[in-house]
Amino acid sequence: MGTILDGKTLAKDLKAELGKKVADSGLHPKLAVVFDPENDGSRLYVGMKQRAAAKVGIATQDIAVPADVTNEAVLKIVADLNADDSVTGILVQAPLPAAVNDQEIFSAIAPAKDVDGLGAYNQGMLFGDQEGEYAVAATPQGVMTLLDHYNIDLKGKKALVIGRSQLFGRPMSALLNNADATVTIAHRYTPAEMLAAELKTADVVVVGVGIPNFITGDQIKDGAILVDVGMNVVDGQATGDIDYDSAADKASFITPVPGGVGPMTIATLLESTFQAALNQVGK
Ligand SMILES: NC(=O)C1=CN([C@@H]2O[C@H](COP(=O)(O)OP(=O)(O)OC[C@H]3O[C@@H](n4cnc5c(N)ncnc54)[C@H](OP(=O)(O)O)[C@@H]3O)[C@@H](O)[C@H]2O)C=CC1
Ligand SMILES: Nc1nc(=O)c2c([nH]1)NC[C@@H]1CN(c3ccc(C(=O)N[C@@H](CCC(=O)O)C(=O)O)cc3)C=[N+]21
Repeated sequence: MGTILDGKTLAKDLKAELGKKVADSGLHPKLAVVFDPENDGSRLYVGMKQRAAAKVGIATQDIAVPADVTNEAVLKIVADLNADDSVTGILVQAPLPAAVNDQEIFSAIAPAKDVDGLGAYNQGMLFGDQEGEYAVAATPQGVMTLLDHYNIDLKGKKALVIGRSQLFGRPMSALLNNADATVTIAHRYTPAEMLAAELKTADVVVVGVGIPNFITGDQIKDGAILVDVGMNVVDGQATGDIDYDSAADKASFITPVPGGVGPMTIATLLESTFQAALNQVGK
């Protein structure tokens, strides 16, 4: 049985520390959250983010967009938030309604307020492994913080990222590359035999595709480090992309779902929101 990477406890500790820092700073960070209220996942996760923000002293402002919203209308919302000095951070919860090009919207956020790091500027800084203060996508950054907390050194390891979204796979692969792992990215068009061969040899597997129990214990190398980003609802229960029971026996470390990556995403978003507010006053 591998060691459980307990994101829930670490996230709780990080949020407690952050709450003190926010209080001591005298700043009043405010996060604007643009989301689709008809998307069940968005409603749930946005609600969790807002409650967590309130607990650490970060105010939030909800902007629920209607189902028939246009791309232009969302660009206008973002432009107004960019210009509003009381708003220190902007989060666009994906996915927005069908007519909206999420990536175009992410890139319209002023880089200094792009606390989820999904815009072209911040993603470019990450892919270039540039020096300086810039926000990195909360989920992959949260994964890195969790691995680091358990003293997992990625240098020289063979890492496999399954999924290549802007939100997760692409920034995850950049972070692992920047940490000197040798990174493979798999996606929908990766042939099953190729994926199987990669899984058999990977030291670290990070999966986020949105298919319950996509990865099973028999597919992985003995002692692999497994990180499950998947967030599926099966019979009303949060379920990951890894078949936990079969995989936990073979892994050296494994994240549970719930209680692994999800809470780290939220804690990281809040940390990035505070950091953005500090940067904006030159602290
Ligand atoms: N815990 C957390 O904090 C978070 C959890 N999530 C969860 O992670 C999962 C992925 O989210 P997200 O990245 O936003 O989703 P997307 O739908 O944007 O991306 C899914 C990715 O999985 C790939 N994929 C789909 N089917 C397969 C397959 N059979 N084999 C290999 N790759 C496949 C797709 O490939 P292609 O590019 O070729 O289409 C795509 O790159 C979801 O379950 C989501 O709920 C997401 C963000 C945060
Ligand atoms: N711009 C943007 N940034 C995101 O970070 C983003 C997004 N859009 N769109 C959707 C995904 C999904 N996401 C989750 C965050 C926390 C949990 C989480 O805390 N989950 C709990 C379980 C929740 C439950 O029980 O249902 C856990 O894993 O323990 C899940 C999913 C962020 N996302």
